[in-house]
Parts: sequence; structure tokens; C-alpha cells
Amino acid sequence: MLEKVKGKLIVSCQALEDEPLHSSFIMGRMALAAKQGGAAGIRAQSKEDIDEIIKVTGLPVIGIVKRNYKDSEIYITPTRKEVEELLATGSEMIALDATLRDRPNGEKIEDLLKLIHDNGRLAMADCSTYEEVLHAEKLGFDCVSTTLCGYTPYSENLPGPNLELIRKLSSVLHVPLIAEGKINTPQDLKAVFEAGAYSAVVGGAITRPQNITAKFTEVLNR
Ligand SMILES: CC(=O)N[C@H](C=O)[C@@H](O)[C@H](O)[C@H](O)COP(=O)(O)O
Repeated sequence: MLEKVKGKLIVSCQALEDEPLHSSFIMGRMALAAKQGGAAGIRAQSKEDIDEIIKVTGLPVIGIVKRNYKDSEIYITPTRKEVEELLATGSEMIALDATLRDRPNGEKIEDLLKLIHDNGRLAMADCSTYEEVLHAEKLGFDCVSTTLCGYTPYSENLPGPNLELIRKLSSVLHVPLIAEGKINTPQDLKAVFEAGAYSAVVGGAITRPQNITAKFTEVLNR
């Protein structure tokens, strides 16, 4: 999968229960539209959506399950339960929160990583800072990403992609760096590749029409 997405765009097709497009059928169509637009891979949430997307597009998928637990702030593939759900799909890669925060039930990231690798899948580390990315590389993740930058209380929160972080990381990493989060425009996408990203994930700017609409209506309310 990593060879297939090198220098290319991955589109995140996600709509949670509280979002208007929450539907595996719709996510399958979103993914098909992304494929027709030239996407090389899809990032998707939940077994149902992933099954549909693989059936409709045949593209390689990065699978996640988002779930909230009371005893942890981690919600992207937090525990063994979510990894097992993803192992029951055709996801070639499984992404999980790889921040240094405590996981639910005291589970350990090393155990989840081993479970993913023992089942012949690739693992992607969703991180928020430079230190977390280097830690994930050391643990043995196949690729690392900036997905959570701006989404942990201690990471830098910028309106667009953190190009400085991507530049700094790409000069020291040995594993592929996937830029993800707040890539809002085609110019942002070009900039993350120029900063050294191996591949990039774009979500809301393509697949969350409620957010896209709000960008237009905002200029009217000023
Ligand atoms: C922080 C978090 O939970 N990120 C999620 C991770 O899967 C998704 O909600 C994002 O849409 C995805 O990362 C792509 O980012 P953007 O939508 O900004 O292009």
C-alpha cells in the first residue's frame, strides 16, 4: 500500500453518527468520487464503511474505528477491541492514536502494534507532536502522521497544516511521513509535499459538505 500512495492523495471519507452523511452507502459513493478525482487511497471509519468502500472502489484503505472511553482521551482505534474489528475488514493499513497519553483499560500501544503486525497489516501512527512521531517510529510503526497536531491540548494549533513540523520531521525520519489534518486547499496539499511529506490525507475539505458550505456562508455573516 505504501508504494501505491507515494506522492499521491489519500481521501478521508468519514461521517460519524452525528453527521448528516452518516451512511455506508454514501461513504462508498464519496470514496468512488474521490477515486474518479484521482485519489490513490482512502481513509475510513468503521467496519461497515470500510467493507462498502473496498467493494465499490477497490482502493487500498487505512482503517480506523473512533470510539470514546470514559478513562482516556484517546478515541482513534483506542483498544484491542477496535483493532480486532478492523482486522475483520480488508484494510491494508490500520491507524491508531500513537500519542503518549494513557489508553483506555491501561492497554499498551506496543500490544496493539504487535496484534496488527501479527495479522499481516501495516500500522500508521496518528501523532500530534515531533516527540510522539519519533517515539512511534522507534516502536516500529510502518508510517507516521500528523493527524492529531492541533487536536491534543499540548500541540500547536494552526488553521492549516503544520508545515514547519512536517519539514523538521521529514529530515530525520526513516519511515514515510503522511501529512494529515487541516489540508484545506490544493495549495496546502502542494505545500505539504514540498515540505517533505511522503503522502497526504485530505478529509473535510473534500468529504464534509456541511463544513464546506459553512466556509461560504461565513463570508456572508461578516
Ligand atoms: C483529529 C481527528 O479526529 N481527525 C480525524 C481522523 O481520522 C478525521 O476527523 C479528519 O477528518 C482527518 O484526520 C482528516 O483531516 P481533515 O478533515 O482536517 O482534512
